Amino acid sequence: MSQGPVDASQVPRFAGPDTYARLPRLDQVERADVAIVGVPFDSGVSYRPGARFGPAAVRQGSKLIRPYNPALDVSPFADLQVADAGDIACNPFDIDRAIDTIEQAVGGFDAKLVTIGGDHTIALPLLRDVHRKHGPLALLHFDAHLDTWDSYFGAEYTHGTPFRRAVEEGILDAEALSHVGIRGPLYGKADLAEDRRLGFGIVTSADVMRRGPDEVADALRQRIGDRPLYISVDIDALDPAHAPGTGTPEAGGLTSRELLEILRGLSGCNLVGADVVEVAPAYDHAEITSVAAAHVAYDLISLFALGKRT
Ligand SMILES: N=C(N)NCCCC(=O)O
Ligand SMILES: [Zn+2]
Ligand SMILES: [Zn+2]
Repeated sequence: MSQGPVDASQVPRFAGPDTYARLPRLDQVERADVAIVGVPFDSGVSYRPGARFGPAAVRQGSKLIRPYNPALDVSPFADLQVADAGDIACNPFDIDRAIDTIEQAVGGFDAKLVTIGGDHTIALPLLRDVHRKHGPLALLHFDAHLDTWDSYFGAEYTHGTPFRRAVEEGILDAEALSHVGIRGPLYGKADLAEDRRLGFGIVTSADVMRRGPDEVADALRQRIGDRPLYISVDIDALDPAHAPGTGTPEAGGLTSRELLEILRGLSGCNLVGADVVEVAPAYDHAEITSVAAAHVAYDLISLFALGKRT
């Protein structure tokens, strides 16, 4: 019998091949320290859809990446075996099932993961998995948005609610939770009070401008200490000038230089997992957003190379 094409009712059409930074596929190496995994899921969005095409765009945007990172004096792909694990095929019509699928799929890796989204809904199953392996987590969350809202249209699992659910599930260490890049209109003042009650500290986009990335990174490191750290980067933390290709853009954001410099200031932290989400290439121009996201992922991989080896 001949082997035909992949069944589109089992594996979504937008889950595809091609690798991050032209690295080997996971099945081409014996073992990996760090795996890049795509999650082409965007059924949790409140505004523009399209982040399901994020993983493919970020891989495309990563093709120019070179092996030596001078900003951190590290060659991450030489110091660590990094490989591309492909995409997790999850159900675009059923958010609960997609969340289960993601949690199960990432549970099967013994490498540390840099996950490429996908909308921010996916952070919840990713955090659940890392929590199972490392216990309560420090969270560093780069975003224009709090993503600690309670529900949208009665739905609990959306891209605006993952960190509220994570706190409720006891996944996060309430002493070490930070948002960076926050700005823009809210539903009400209570959004901030509730976010504070959950334990989050906020570094606004304007704070980064006023204090500068080095001072911000120092303050974040103090808050994080040596706790196991998860970094979640919503690309809309960047200004729409630096990341137009995203679903819920807000004016007045970080520059890509500020974001990368803050990340670089975190070297030595006990990073245990990371994601880069909300790249929606249909709204992008000249790969501005996907190149920025690919570089964020590169500095995250570099932080793994410079952090504790386990
Ligand atoms: N982009 C993320 N993750 N969240 C945005 C939620 C904004 C809102 O619709 O209220
Ligand atoms: Zn956001
Ligand atoms: Zn977000």
